[in-house]
Amino acid sequence: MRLRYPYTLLPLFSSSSKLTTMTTQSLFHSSPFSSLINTVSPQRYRLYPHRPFFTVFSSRNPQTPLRTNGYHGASHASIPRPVHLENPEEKNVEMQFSILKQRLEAVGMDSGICVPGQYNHLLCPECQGGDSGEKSLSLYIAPDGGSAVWVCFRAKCGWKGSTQAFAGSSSYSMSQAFPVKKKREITEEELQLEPLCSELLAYFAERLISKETLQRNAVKQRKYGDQIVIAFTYRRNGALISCKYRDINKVFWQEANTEKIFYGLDDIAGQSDIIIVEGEMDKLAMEEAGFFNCVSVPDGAPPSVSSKELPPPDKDMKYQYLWNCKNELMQANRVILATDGDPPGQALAEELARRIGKEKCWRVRWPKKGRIDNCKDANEVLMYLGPDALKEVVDNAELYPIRGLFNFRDYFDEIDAYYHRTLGYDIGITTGWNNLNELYNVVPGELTIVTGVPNSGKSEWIDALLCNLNQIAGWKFALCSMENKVREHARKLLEKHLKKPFFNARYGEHVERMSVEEFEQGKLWLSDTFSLIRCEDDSLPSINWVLSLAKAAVLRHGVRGLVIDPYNELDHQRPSNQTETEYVSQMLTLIKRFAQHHGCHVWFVAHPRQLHNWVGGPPNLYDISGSAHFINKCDNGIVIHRNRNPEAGPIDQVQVCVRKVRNKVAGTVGEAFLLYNRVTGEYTATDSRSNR
Ligand SMILES: Nc1ncnc2c1ncn2[C@@H]1O[C@H](COP(=O)(O)OP(=O)(O)OP(=O)(O)O)[C@@H](O)[C@H]1O
Repeated sequence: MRLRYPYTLLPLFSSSSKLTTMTTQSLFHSSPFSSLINTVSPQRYRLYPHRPFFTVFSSRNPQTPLRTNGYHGASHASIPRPVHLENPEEKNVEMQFSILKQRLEAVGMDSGICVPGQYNHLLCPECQGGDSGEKSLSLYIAPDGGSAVWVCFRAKCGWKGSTQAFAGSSSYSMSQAFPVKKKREITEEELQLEPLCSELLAYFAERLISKETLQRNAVKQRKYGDQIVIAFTYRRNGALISCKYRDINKVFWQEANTEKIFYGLDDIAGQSDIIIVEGEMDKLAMEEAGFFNCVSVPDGAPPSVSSKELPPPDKDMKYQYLWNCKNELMQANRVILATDGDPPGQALAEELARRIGKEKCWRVRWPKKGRIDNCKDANEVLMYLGPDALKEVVDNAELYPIRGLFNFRDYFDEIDAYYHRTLGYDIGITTGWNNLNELYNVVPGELTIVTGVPNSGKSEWIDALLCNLNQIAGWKFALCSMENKVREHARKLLEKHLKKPFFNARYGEHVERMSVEEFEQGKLWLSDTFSLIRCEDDSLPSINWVLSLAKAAVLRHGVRGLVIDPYNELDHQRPSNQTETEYVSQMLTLIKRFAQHHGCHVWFVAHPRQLHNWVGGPPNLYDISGSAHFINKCDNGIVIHRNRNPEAGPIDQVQVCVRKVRNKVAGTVGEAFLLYNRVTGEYTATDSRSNR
């Protein structure tokens, strides 16, 4: 996409017409040190620009012109003197630097690389720069080395202090120069704010910020020596509360010891919609798009969302600017978070939303500015796409997501795929038996409970079903079949797969057994299709253990089905204060969560309790030993039953009673009859099926 509003950065910010090359260190962290700056004559200030602290005394710089602060009376016998300096004034200055250095070292500051007469950024010895390790401590050393002041600009730290070289042994006083709690009152005159010069107006114009917007927001400038910086004035009810400066390197500095409030606070009073942005430029950009009801946070974004609980408002130092305009925020119906699109910007949105209440928060989506990159913030949208596009961004703000609260829109991709049937087996896989397909289909991620009286053929039927699903859809399975010996289970599965008996034995009824070649090929199929979950010692597996291994099988081998056979062979250590009903409910919740999360169908075999007066009919799902939750919680409930009375019908006939189907797309309640082949363990459909 072409830049609709091409712009270039001019080398501005210099009161002289010459291009100013400022380092971030050299910049104007102003007011905490204003008293110190005032003590330094402009001439002195010019004498020592950009010179590293103390290295000015190296023997390689013997002619460096130095000045004292005029103080000569302190004893400094223990301080080593450089041999090359003859001028007594210079010796005194050297002494001051040396003593000051020691005093700074005593409070943990290594000032060796610092430049006198400038603001130096160091790691704060108190907070070590917080999580991000930023160099948040600003240290100003007077050009003559007579004194130093410092302040840590991390809101959570705020460590401040000052020291003098020759003010006695305990001349520095921590946190006295700038009490943390008491906020300064400031005036424009005191800060020497001036109207914006034409170069700065041009700078803003290139960013599509008009003169009117700048005037409305009382954006000013301030001079620091030959540097000019932008001064964003922070006001409440029109009164100046604080001032934030920005230099050519985009380094920001807030007037020290002033209250932190939203930039543009007066603009949101009584507004029902409030927009919050991450920087002053974005606030000004929003105005260009017609949104005056916008404020900017005063001090940028955190590196990440805090994992801690929200502190009480009076301890929530970093977000005092939110708490001190609680009324304005509470009155608003909607708070639109338009923070930067980068991770810190999103972390800021989350921190703001946590405090404001997510239910009334909205968020914007920054549009693309090119083929790949998105705009980062409001000012970029204004510059690249124009005010209408920025207005559209705000107008199309969407509800801020609340964990656990969704809209169908959030699932449209999935719903579309379901409708167009591109998910794969989304309405279930057929079982392989025509008459049963009408009643039961296997849906990924569902739970089927299978029950039946002992020896009814539950395990056999499930094995046959797995063989069919493998043949139809290539599914693989994890088997946790505690009652089966591995070799027996292999035999049963191979017989079904190869449709031949494993042995030449009585049950084979003269059907030729599988050949060695078939057997070898069958073994490959077995190992390719099934994962076995087994306790190798005599202990019983717990459900958590089974599910953790099943998860590994899903991820490692792509299994789509899990068989747990049977329930009573699991280790059921339930707490003494838990009923079996509660226990079963919890266990089934775990199984269902696993099934849904991994799109893995689970067949769970459970026996009915001992049936008194049983007359040979199929049991009921409510007869399952343990809990009615088996039927309540499952997606599908199947009872396997077989006739054992030759007079009542064929004894190889199996009745598959589908007693519960939650998802009507996948089937319905009814019964289907299959014929069991004793030789191969295969099942074939009969014509019989009845719906209930
Ligand atoms: N319809 C049937 N006709 C004859 N024999 C069958 C039939 N169905 C299963 N069998 C046989 O019954 C035996 C038990 O089968 P299976 O292990 O599948 O039953 P089950 O219901 O899982 O038993 P349990 O409740 O003891 O776990 C097997 O030897 C199997 O061959």
